[in-house]
Amino acid sequence: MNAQDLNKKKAAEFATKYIEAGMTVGLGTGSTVAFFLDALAEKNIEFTGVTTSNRTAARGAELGLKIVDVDEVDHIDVTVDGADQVDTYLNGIKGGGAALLMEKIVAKNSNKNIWIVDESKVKPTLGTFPLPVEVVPYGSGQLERKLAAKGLNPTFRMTDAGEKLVTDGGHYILDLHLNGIDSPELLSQFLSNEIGVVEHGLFLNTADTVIVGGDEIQVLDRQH
Ligand SMILES: O=C(CO)[C@H](O)[C@H](O)COP(=O)(O)O
Repeated sequence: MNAQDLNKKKAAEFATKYIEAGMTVGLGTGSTVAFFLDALAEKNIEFTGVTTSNRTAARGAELGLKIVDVDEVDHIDVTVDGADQVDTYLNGIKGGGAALLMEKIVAKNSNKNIWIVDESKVKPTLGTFPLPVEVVPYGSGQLERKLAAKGLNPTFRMTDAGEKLVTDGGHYILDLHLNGIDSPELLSQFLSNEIGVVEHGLFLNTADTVIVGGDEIQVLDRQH
């Protein structure tokens, strides 16, 4: 296992401390969450997992975990998810695994949000990781041209087979290749107001705690 994966695994295993029997737990998506699912299965406690993607639902089922959809629960105690980049205010970019829409829905319905990342993902400011924007297929070419004219350097996310990637929700992803984001709030507002944008990967004021895997585990808590 390479150093980055080892650090993801360390953060994921540490996060299981926050999960108690009987809880309803939002389960994010991605390789770090995959380590978390393994560690949770090993912990062998009863809990209800709320999925954020077909991938997480399938892996959870393989591990014998109880996995349900978000509308089947009346609350979510805590959600554990990965992130692609996290800044010093604990804002982040997510969606590298194309699950940002369901991840945001689950996060916004959770009492607490914990992110698990390796240390390479913590940056002073956001934006060197391409910002995913989930868009309705109809008119997405027009939207691409509009975002390009704004200097946001969009590219459609493609599959290995050279097709436009389709998310679990049936949408496309436009990745914005930015050179840093001066104001995440303004960009978030702009994108949310664009017709055809379903959701974007800026997760602002969402994470309560970020667990950073490195030589040592660092726990960063949001100052409310
Ligand atoms: O937002 C996500 C999926 O949409 C993931 O949490 C993010 O891409 C991190 O992935 P990984 O743990 O594989 O590095």
